[in-house]
Amino acid sequence: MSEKLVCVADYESMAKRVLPKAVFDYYCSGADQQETLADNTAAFSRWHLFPRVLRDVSRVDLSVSVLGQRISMPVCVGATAMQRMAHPDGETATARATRAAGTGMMLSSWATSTIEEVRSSAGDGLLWMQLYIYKDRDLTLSLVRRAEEAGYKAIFVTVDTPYLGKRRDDVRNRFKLPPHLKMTNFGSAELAFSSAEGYGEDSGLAVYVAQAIDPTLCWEHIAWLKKNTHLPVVVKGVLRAEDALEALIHGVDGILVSNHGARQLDGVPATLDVLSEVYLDGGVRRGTDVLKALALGATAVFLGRPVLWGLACQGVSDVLELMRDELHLAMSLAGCCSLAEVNRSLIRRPEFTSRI
Ligand SMILES: Cc1cc2nc3c(=O)[nH]c(=O)nc-3n(C[C@H](O)[C@H](O)[C@H](O)COP(=O)(O)O)c2cc1C
Ligand SMILES: CCCCCCC(=O)C(=O)O
Repeated sequence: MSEKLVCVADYESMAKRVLPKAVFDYYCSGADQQETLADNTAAFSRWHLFPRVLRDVSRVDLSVSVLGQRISMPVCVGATAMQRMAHPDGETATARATRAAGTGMMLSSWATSTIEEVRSSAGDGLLWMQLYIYKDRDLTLSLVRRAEEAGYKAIFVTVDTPYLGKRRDDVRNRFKLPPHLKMTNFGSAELAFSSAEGYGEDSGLAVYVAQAIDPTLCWEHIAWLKKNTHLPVVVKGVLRAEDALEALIHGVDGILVSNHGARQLDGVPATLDVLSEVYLDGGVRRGTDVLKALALGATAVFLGRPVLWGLACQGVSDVLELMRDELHLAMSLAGCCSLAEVNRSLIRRPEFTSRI
């Protein structure tokens, strides 16, 4: 009998058993001492839910609008690079599962499937494009044009990666893409990180980023991007109110509060602890985590690693449905029939729980 996986942690344990060590380490790692990695998940346990009762929860509606598109639940698929290391179909399998779940998927610039392949697997499903701004601006704009032409509905520009955070396991493992894979959105073997020879004794990715990605990125580049696309632009990787304000001044269409899954600057706060509004990712593993993020003001959350664990275990759909079921149950037990009823009164820090 096959093993029954009942929570995201079970998928992670199985993924650890089935994936090659260097791949699991790359997916799992945070930066440096991994303090923020631990805090991203621990932050959710620092909040208590505070349910209402006797509210007729026989019908619970999880649907929500994200960037003008209606989706079936406030749980979306975040951008994670190089998914074919987890499963031969990689991002195309994730796209099929995301469409079946009626939610949205953000495709990494560093995918191992092309923008167009993922569109064709997603059918009419909702896709967004994650963008790194390369030193080569024409290359950067060509990704934007291809996403526009393939019907992607927004650009999420990642702003927390002028350099790659130091993931110690990747350095120890001298991480490189397996030779049969490449980052297929790029033409030259070098930019596709293909075979990844010549990256020395470091993490190959860190060397690649230092060569190709533009560390001079600043707000004027966001204005440049806005001018060069008709799609909504969301800034991914904001942690401070000043930067959220700056983003609004520069006319962005949304903010994704993110610390890159704790893979960049170690020692930053858990995303849940800095959430002001809009979207959040980082450490979301349970339906109650989603409910807490929404109660604190998020419109929707994105999953990073849980999708990779699902992919490794042939079960992205199962992970998305697990999250939906857990959120449905959490909302019902908390007395909420719709997301409109989820608000700040639903949640308290334990030190205040006794004061009703
Ligand atoms: C293996 C891996 C690869 C990632 N690749 C990208 C990427 O290509 N672009 C990006 O903006 N963020 C990337 N991220 C960050 C995620 O989009 C997201 O911010 C983070 O994973 C959310 O945290 P969680 O994994 O705890 O859910 C990656 C994260 C992981 C774990
Ligand atoms: C410019 C940084 C690129 C990192 C790409 C993959 C990623 O986001 C991650 O490994 O984390």
